Amino acid sequence: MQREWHQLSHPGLGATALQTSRPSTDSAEDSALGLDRWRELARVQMPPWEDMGEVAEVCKVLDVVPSIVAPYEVDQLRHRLAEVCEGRAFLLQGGDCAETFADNTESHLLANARTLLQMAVVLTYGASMPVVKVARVAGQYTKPRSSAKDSLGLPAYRGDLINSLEPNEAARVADPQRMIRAYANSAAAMNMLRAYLAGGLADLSGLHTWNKDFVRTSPAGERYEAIAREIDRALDFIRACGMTDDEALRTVSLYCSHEALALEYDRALTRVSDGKAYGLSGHFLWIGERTRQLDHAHIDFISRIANPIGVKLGPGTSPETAIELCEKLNPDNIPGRLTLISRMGNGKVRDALPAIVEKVTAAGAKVVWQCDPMHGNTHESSNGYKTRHFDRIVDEVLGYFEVHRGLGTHPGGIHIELTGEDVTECLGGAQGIEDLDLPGRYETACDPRLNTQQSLELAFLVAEMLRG
Ligand SMILES: O=C[C@H](O)[C@H](O)COP(=O)(O)O
Ligand SMILES: C=C(OP(=O)(O)O)C(=O)O
Repeated sequence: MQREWHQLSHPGLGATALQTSRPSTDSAEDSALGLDRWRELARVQMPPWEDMGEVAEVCKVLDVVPSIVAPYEVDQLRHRLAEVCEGRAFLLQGGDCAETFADNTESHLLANARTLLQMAVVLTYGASMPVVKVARVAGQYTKPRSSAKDSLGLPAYRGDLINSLEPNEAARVADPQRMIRAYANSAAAMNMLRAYLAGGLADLSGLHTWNKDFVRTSPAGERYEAIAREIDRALDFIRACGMTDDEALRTVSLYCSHEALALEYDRALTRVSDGKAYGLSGHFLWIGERTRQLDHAHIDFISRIANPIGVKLGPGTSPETAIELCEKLNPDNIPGRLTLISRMGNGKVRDALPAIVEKVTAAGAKVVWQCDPMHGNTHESSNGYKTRHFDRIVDEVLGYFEVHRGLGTHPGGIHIELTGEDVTECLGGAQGIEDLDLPGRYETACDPRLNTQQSLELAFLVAEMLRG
């Protein structure tokens, strides 16, 4: 039976009210909003904290610190995602698989941001469509794992917010104090990104400077340079016509996102503003494939915050489950609130996705459809590296476009793991990375990321698909 959805109108971006009231942490209000209900529910992938008293002490600190993001920004992103939901924009989300404290450096953050912005330029220019840019940054410090032990028999690394990658027993103990370090690193990352973006990091007249030397002479780099030259000419033209809106050309909004896995952290950074709960550890929070059980803690927590949220859907997701997730996570059917992120694997996307899209569409549920072509396409190389092949990644995106085009729905975005460094973690691409090249620069703390050239190549292909 088709559920009746309550349609809420949403104001355009221009009408977004700037919330200036101070977000509060009031326990009566929190309890009315059910913000701690998750604590009574079953929960998988829980950090193996040994001392819950220490966790509580750390959370008391996080309860009152300044938040990483502000409620009005969260609302603004939701309105932007409403545009994606309605087919008028595209969502580009990407960044490290796992951020680390050691790599939370100015150069790494800028390299990742530039790569994402380069991809956005290629997509915006190639498909003539606004691109909403969301980085996996300033909080992507937790990882769900398939196994509690790693290949050495040590407790699995679960992200820098929980334990350390160092391969010894002591380093792998879950340490609640790491939540404070994750908070501090996230705040520093956002502070730096905001400052650079406000200072013209994304200024369209500096497009050539975004191309790193190791990319400039690659096929993708050369294609990018050609687009940059065309944009230069277009800018000269609009300036000559006196139509320049300098602010619009100089600045972009880059939002931050992470998987809401360590609920203690995300809960502690939740604040109430104008009667609504906001998860202010990031603009966009998502629930992973392993933690999206309907009656469990993660889904309950995320259902209660007003942020735009996402949920990953693997190939075993039934259309009924997708509907139940829509009902639970977006009962008011607000466009932009919920992103369904399919991560099926290239061999399954064409079979598994259509029934889900059909059922969700028939129910009238407003969602953003996004494709994560990374997580269903992981394999072990002949020399023992966890890797992904560029061709399979492209093929999953292609399959996702085919499914949506066939059903008349909007292929609204992609979600990828990337880095602005010249790493050798994923196979293929124009560089033709092979198994034996992987050890050259295999630096990820968890899953393999596309390097800058591969990311740009993907952006060109996706722009063609979007145009198509
Ligand atoms: O990034 C996602 C997961 O954390 C990751 O794929 C799990 O990896 P594992 O199977 O090596 O635990
Ligand atoms: C763990 C992740 O994905 P998934 O839940 O799809 O495996 C991730 O995106 O980091």
